Amino acid sequence: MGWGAPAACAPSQRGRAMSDISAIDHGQEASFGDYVQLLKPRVMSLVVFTAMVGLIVAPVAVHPFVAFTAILFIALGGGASGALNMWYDADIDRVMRRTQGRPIPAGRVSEGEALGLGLALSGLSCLMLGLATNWFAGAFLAFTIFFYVVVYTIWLKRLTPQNIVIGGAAGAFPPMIGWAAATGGVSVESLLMFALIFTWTPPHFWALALFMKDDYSKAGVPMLTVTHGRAVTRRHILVYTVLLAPFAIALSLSSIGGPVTLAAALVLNALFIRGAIRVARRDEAVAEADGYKAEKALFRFSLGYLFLHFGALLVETSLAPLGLGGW
Ligand code: HEM
Ligand SMILES: CC(C)=CCC/C(C)=C/CC/C(C)=C/COP(=O)(O)OP(=O)(O)O
Repeated sequence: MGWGAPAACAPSQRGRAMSDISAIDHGQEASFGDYVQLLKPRVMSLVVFTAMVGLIVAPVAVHPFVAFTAILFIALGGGASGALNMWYDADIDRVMRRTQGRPIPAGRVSEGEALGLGLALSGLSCLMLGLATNWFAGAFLAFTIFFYVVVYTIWLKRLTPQNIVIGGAAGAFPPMIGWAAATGGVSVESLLMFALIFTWTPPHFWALALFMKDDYSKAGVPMLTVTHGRAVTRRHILVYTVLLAPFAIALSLSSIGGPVTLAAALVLNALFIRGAIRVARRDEAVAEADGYKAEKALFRFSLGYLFLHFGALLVETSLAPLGLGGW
């Protein structure tokens, strides 16, 4: 496994001055929707869902208003990190087809505006989460934003094909933040939720990268598909999907799991591994000819996998008052 991008794939450099590429140059009006888009609402919806589950399944009752406030500010913090990511990545977003329509590359929002919004919402969300729950949770949110923006986006994304493995930790922290908001600390259960998302992220992202390779190579981003090719990426997907299963099962056997979660873990992981084996075995020419059907299906399945897994934890907790659910 290599570390660092080969010379043929030099990482993108952010060489331009911020003012060169502002919305003013394009003279386009930004709508409210553009500012919402800066917060990456679709991706963040699942992030926020996992944080909400982390908060609800924690063994400490939280007043519904406090719980609502906590989720709101975790969502805002996640959105803020998305705006800061779009601010820094504007140069590569301009090159990739998938991201060209985003508010900054499309010229409707300036980089300065995205930076200002991201910083303001980051500060506000961490402060308010700290005030509404506890300072450990507030600081954890701040650390997660820092990890996504500085460690992943600014540092690793353009440096190494392991970018999303290490940087993916940022996306795995939210259930721990939810748990911390309720309990003020960390536990085996919250670490298992982290481990589940951490090992889920590589298959989630690399499945997408398999059918987006041209975008990343055009932008000079050293994603595994670009630096090591698709065959290697296919094998890496399978390795992480297999590694994911024990964490999913351990979580279902933990104090927040139960029969529903165990059944979900067995079915979902069997299906995920089956999909990953199919993708690992695929010949590139065959995949290209059929429009990367199996790879697209695996990416979609990854989203359902995480939603259903965390949904099962929620069901387990909801059944507890009825004397059902849990061990
Ligand atoms: C470093 C880690 C991750 C990377 C690199 C990554 C990458 C991506 C990319 C590139 C897309 C396509 C997005 C688009 O076109 O707007 C995507 C979609 C998505 N990701 Fe991730 N992801 C990561 C972690 C996560 C995590 C932790 C979650 C949730 C817990 C998540 C949830 C989603 C969702 C829900 C979508 C679909 C969005 C849609 O419907 O447009 N991702 N991911
Ligand atoms: C609460 C909190 C702060 C949560 C942060 C959660 C988090 C780190 C989510 C990461 C998900 C994500 C959009 C990755 C995209 O990678 P990319 O930025 O390389 O994708 P792109 O090419 O679509 O911009």
